[in-house]
Amino acid sequence: MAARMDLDGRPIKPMTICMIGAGGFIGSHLCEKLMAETPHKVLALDVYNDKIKHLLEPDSLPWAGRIEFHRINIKHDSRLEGLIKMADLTINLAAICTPADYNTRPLDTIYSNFIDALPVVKYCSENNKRLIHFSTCEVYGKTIGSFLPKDSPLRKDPAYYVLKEDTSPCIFGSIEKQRWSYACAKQLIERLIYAEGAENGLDFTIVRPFNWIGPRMDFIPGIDGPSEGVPRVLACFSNNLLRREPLKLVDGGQSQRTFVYIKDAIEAVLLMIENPDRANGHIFNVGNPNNEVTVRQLAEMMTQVYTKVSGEPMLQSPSIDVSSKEFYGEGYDDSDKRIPDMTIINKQLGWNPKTSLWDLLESTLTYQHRTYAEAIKKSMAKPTAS
Ligand SMILES: NC(=O)c1ccc[n+]([C@@H]2O[C@H](COP(=O)([O-])OP(=O)(O)OC[C@H]3O[C@@H](n4cnc5c(N)ncnc54)[C@H](O)[C@@H]3O)[C@@H](O)[C@H]2O)c1
Ligand SMILES: O=c1ccn([C@@H]2O[C@H](COP(=O)(O)OP(=O)(O)O[C@H]3OC[C@@H](O)[C@H](O)[C@H]3O)[C@@H](O)[C@H]2O)c(=O)[nH]1
Repeated sequence: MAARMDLDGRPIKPMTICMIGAGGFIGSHLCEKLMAETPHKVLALDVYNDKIKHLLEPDSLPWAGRIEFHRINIKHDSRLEGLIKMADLTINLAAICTPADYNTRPLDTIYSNFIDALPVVKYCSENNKRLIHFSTCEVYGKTIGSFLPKDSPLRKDPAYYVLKEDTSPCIFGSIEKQRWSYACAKQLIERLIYAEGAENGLDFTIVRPFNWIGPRMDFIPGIDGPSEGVPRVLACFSNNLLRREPLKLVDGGQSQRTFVYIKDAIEAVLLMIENPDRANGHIFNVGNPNNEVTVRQLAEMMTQVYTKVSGEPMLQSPSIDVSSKEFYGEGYDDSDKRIPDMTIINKQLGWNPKTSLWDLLESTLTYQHRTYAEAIKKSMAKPTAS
């Protein structure tokens, strides 16, 4: 492999990365990228490894010896500090991060996103190790514009909705809206990391992903996850399409999101990994401001794309409305709109997303169809117990 150069033309030295949560959606793509395109070594920590099995076996893989899986629950495992010490860089992805859990399992959510991340920050700080921590776009909460009267012309002014790392406030709902337990825990760990940087010199980078989507995201209920489980919207809608049932639009599907293709987003993370001088001390939005849709529009687009890739006809009524109380239970609330400002990541790392929403849905739904259609057919053909 030819020597890799950083953005300032200096050769990049091979490093050892302790990746916590490496068996998840983002972790699996990051491991894949690091194995295929870099000489870096990965200590992959997680409770599961199904999504990275193809990278771990067989021993004849070209990167064998550069990735090591450690089945560790960071809540209670004394091996954590030793693994962080062995690495040059720690990347923490571990979290409970599906909205269906925020209001129904708020304690687990807060523990996972704040308490369990504390030792990771502490070990990095005490051992002078660099940390890349995964936060979320949810720390912005709601936009300022959402509090304006419905007919206010200011709602169209980007100053009232574009989310900027260094100036936008974090606006959450009341405490009884337990949806915000996740965003609040993520905000507090961001503040703690920032303070470790300011007071103890911790070298850190904070990533705020804006709805990264693609293959291997979450699970399909009843196939590779619990039948009653509620994953994030891509997997919910994929599941509905695979089962030929209407897509459920929560509270009318009026919320807006920007979606970025996981492979574009991983390029940004690799730039952070390999350009510490440009990434340390920064918080980065990572998203695609050009891919904005309402959830209703997302449902329509996914239905069209799925019809194309599966060859199956569209349902007569492709979607139905459900209330958030019915879908998520008491205490749910929502972010109204999420447009990332890209100034900082552009200036520091020269990164821009490339893939359109249509194209990323086409490759993702092709994967979903190929991976799950047969299994769904089989499971639906099974007689149900009476
Ligand atoms: N995907 C997105 O669009 C998105 C958006 C915003 C923020 N994030 C953040 O990015 C990170 C990764 O997200 P993801 O989409 O890959 O989620 P994911 O659920 O697929 O991955 C998280 C992984 O962490 C592991 N994990 C959780 N608790 C653990 C523990 N105690 N010990 C060991 N491993 C543990 C899980 O088993 C899982 O494999 C999370 O911190 C999430 O909050 C993701
Ligand atoms: O079947 C569904 C699922 C979801 N939705 C809606 O679709 C929107 C997106 O829902 P997602 O489950 O993908 O999650 P959100 O975008 O709200 O939050 C996510 O944002 C960033 C990360 O930190 C987390 O991965 C998650 O909190 C929400 O408005 C939700 O109410 C539906 O209308 N129908």
